[in-house]
Amino acid sequence: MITTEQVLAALSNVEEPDLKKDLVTLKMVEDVKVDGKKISFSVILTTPACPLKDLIKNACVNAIKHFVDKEAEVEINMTSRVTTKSTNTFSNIKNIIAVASGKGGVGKSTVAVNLAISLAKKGAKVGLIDGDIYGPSIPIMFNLQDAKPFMVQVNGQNKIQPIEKYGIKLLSIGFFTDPNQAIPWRGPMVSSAIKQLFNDADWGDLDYLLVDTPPGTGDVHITLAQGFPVAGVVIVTTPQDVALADAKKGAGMFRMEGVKVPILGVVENMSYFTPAELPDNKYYVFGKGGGKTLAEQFEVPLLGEIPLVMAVSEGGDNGEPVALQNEHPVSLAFADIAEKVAQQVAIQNALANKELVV
Ligand SMILES: Nc1ncnc2c1ncn2[C@@H]1O[C@H](COP(=O)(O)OP(=O)(O)OP(=O)(O)O)[C@@H](O)[C@H]1O
Repeated sequence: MITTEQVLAALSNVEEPDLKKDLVTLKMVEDVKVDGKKISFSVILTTPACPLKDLIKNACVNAIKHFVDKEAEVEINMTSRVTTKSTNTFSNIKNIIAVASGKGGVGKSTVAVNLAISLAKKGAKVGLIDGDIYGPSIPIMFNLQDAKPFMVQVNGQNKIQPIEKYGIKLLSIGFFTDPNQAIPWRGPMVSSAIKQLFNDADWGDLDYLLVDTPPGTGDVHITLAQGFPVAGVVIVTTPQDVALADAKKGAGMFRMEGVKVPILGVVENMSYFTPAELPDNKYYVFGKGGGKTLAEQFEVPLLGEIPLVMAVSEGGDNGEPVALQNEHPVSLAFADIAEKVAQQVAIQNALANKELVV
């Protein structure tokens, strides 16, 4: 007769490839049930966007067949519990992810929005803060130009209720300002506006809260890095030399003493141009390979390369970002980037919690 102990012993041979320990030691196996030759259990991954999901599932089946019974009928419920750092001071927001660039106009907001949608499509609970106080573009990208968040009472306190669209909870400075009026932002004002978006909003439980930051390095970045437990930053650049030079400065700031935010990786945007009528042609209008070089210099992953295509700008302009189109190649590229970001967050959390030693 097969026992649950045998099942667990078999699964202790399956390694989580990123965390380099076996699933049983990592407490990733739950609800083991045995009924004759029928074996069922749950595997609790570190994120619903785990790119290793199928690999781990197959390894579990193989381990059971090899170590327990080759005729066993194995049913695995692949589920997830998103990890956080043990030092995280928020009880409801597990991971804050900043999206930053050195230079303006490289597609940072485009990446932040499509990344948020891709993570939500994988089943994660996602929020998005438009912290680009000098040019909030998220209201347009979600077709929410006229949205005005309500106030709600939470435990006797007034809180701002984020607007929900495409499964994402959103707040933008743009919801509270007149788009026709430029605001002369001073340092302390910036800092308190950003803090309010985090602390005075009813975010509920979130796995990932993405923050679209202004270009460059300034008050928003410092407020975030020093005031909040940021899980990591995604650096967006184009392959152009000027963008790369600025991205390098921007990324360098996150490595500085007193800031120390992990860099999750680099997204190269506008990598090449592909005309709709010639889908197999690639024109490297801004140069080639710059994102990869930047990633190598910082010893972080290149998370992906997004081409310059009209569907991206059109999607942004008409409030239906390209990531909503399931089969579009750029949507698939964003889905892949989302998995890599979630994977890097899980690795950084494991490192911080000393569950992973490198
Ligand atoms: N891969 C792409 N293909 C086509 N158009 C793109 C692509 N990425 C971004 N764009 C377009 O380029 C413009 C700038 O993008 P976006 O607003 O995302 O940049 P940003 O870096 O956030 O800018 P800002 O300096 O305002 O913060 C937008 O009109 C957007 O639609």
